[in-house]
Amino acid sequence: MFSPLSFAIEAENRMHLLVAAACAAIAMLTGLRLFFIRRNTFPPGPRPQPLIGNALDLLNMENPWEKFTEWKEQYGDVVGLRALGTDIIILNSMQAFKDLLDKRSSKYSHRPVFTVVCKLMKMGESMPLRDQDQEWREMRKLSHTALGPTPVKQYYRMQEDMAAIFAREVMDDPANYRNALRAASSRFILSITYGMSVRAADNKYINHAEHTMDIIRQSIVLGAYLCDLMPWMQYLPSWLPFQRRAAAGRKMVDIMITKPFERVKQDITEGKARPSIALDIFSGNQDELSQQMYGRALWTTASMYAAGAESTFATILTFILAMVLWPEKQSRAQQELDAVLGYGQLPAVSDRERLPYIEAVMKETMRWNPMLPLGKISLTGFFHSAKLYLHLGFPRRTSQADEYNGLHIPAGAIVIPNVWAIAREHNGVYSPHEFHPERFLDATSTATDPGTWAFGFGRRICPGKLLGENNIFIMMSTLLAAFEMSAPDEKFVPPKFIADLGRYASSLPSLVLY
Ligand code: HEM
Repeated sequence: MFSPLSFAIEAENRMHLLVAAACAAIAMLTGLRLFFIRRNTFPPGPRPQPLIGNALDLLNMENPWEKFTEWKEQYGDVVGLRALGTDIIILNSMQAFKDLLDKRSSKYSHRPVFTVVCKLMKMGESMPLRDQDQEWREMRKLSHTALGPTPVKQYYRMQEDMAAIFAREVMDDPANYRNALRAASSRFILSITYGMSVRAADNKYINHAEHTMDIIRQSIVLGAYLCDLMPWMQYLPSWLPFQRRAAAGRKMVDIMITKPFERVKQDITEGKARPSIALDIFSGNQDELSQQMYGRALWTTASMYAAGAESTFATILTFILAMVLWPEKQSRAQQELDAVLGYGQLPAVSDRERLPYIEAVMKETMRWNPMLPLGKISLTGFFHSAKLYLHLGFPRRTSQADEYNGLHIPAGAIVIPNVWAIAREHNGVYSPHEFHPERFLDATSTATDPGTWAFGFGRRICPGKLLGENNIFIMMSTLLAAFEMSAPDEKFVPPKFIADLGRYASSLPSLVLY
């Protein structure tokens, strides 16, 4: 029987249904539109394969930095890839670095997460691998206080002494200079961060730290552990082999970060602490070294060691190779030293301003083969060459989605500044493949100073830039003052990767007294 009330209820229900259906349709259409807009505005790049995306493109690369630079010609300054469920954005120009990593630093300053290293081994608490959170900001503050223009001056003398000790070690055992250089680079940083003696007495710390850093380097390859691709695996039982390996790594990391720091504390109590970054941190906070402050100071100093030692080692190896391959540049640098300081004189850090050619050699070394901290780690396992970081800027992860020049950059994307593309730009008459310090002295050259890109960008820029530059200056100029660097014989084949220099006897250049 017809009832006006039931008719009204039915009509209202229908109306609700219609409204709900319309809302669902609008939401779906909006979603689809967004999906297509995003798909169409995702940065251009090589065509992805169904399911695996660009994984094969990445896998088949001999030198990814060169391929990425070729893609710049094909696709532009911003290239997009998708692999194993991850969006990867490659930046290929200074403009893109500045626009995104400097000006929009707040969105581009997280780091990619490697579950095993960052979570299980705890390295995610270190400054270089930490996301930009409050704790990271506090660490940056501590490092700026310790490594600013005035505090770095107190390390000049220590840097000069260490360079002289290194030269002495090379003189005593020239065939073993690669190992001497590795130890010297670590000692530099250990002495500066923890005030340890510059003599070989502290080798036990160096050996432990080197071993720990090797484990981290091998593990910071996404795909090295299935757990990095499936982070829920971190909660699996501790007896599984990957958990046991991670636990062993974590123990080593604990020793690496706490032992030297504890020693500084003891030295302070006994009144024999030498100047160091750790001492500066302690001195400023003695009254309130809370648990949190203690952890922060511990990780700040350990981060400096982890980031600073490898970069010095790798840059000096590059320099030795360049000097061997371009002996005329070596002679010109030595002539400058002899003219300004006098033959047989070792340089001081404060001589930097008086040695413009050597300053240009430093810049050219960083341009010719850009080096980065943790020199041999790779972004992903599917880059089978584990040398990726030698040439690509330290990657970032976006914290939010962004639009850039009409392109959509998704949240959570890995962003790689490909500094190789800048390093190998043509600069007027100077070939980008050759070693010409002159490109930084010649007013007509268009070369971009590596000081503006080799140390990173925006909020994440290397806090050890000043100290690092002084380190490499004093090591290079001391080597030039004391040695002639040359190929062992005419069959010398330069190594493909700088890190391999001298690893095999056949690729070891000779260092003889100058
Ligand atoms: C030749 C020497 C060096 C080079 C070329 C270099 C280069 C770099 C680069 C490219 C980054 C990544 C920046 C970014 O993501 O934009 C970085 C980060 C870092 N560097 Fe250096 N560095 C050098 C020496 C040092 C030294 C001597 C120290 C410390 C004493 C140091 C401490 C750090 C730290 C702690 C970070 C991590 C910063 C963060 O993620 O917030 N570096 N460095």
